[in-house]
Amino acid sequence: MNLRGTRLQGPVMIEPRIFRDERGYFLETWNQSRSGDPGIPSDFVQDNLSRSAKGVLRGLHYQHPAAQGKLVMVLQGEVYDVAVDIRVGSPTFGQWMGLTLSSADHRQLYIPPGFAHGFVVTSEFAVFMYKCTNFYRPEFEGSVAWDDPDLAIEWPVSSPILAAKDRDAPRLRAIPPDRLPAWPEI
Ligand SMILES: Cc1cn([C@H]2C[C@H](O)[C@@H](COP(=O)(O)OP(=O)(O)O[C@H]3O[C@@H](C)C(=O)[C@@H](O)[C@H]3O)O2)c(=O)[nH]c1=O
Repeated sequence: MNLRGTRLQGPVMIEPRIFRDERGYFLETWNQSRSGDPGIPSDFVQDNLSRSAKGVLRGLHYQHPAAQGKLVMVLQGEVYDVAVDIRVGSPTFGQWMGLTLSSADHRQLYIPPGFAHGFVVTSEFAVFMYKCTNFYRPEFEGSVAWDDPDLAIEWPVSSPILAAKDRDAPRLRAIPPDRLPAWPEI
């Protein structure tokens, strides 16, 4: 397994070791001893799974308070996955990083608490799975506009399929700072 930093401090890309043989392949999607690895916690409390059609964009989502760290992976298909630093006071506040995750390469991304997260499906459909370090708290949920011009995220899809809540999401600059996570307390 390889761990690689990304262009933002915090998110970590993980390349699991894949064992291939005549039957197919095997990999560990999570192992608690990884908590010894830099930047990866062990206290995951919830696993989520979603399936989405091509062109669906989910995000950009965050929770505050009760922020969630997320270990994300694709079980089938391919997505472009994005994390945005929304920690008020962070030197990289408002910056984003993105990478392709697919069932072909089995790469994973760990996104720490304090980042907004979203992905768009670039294959016919995608089955997406993620582990969370905090429970889902709908009352603390927030969305940032996927197409916020200040963020200028280079999505590979120009007219995605969105949920109503994501279509109506505010720009990051319109969200009062006290409704966002604070750096470095988070
Ligand atoms: C996220 C979540 C949703 N739900 C329910 C609420 C709702 O009725 C239904 C669908 O929820 P959503 O529309 O919020 O699902 P979705 O748009 O897939 O939300 C997810 O998007 C990605 C990008 C993330 O990073 C996640 O943290 C999460 O916010 O599932 C839960 O019961 N538990 C959960 O943890």
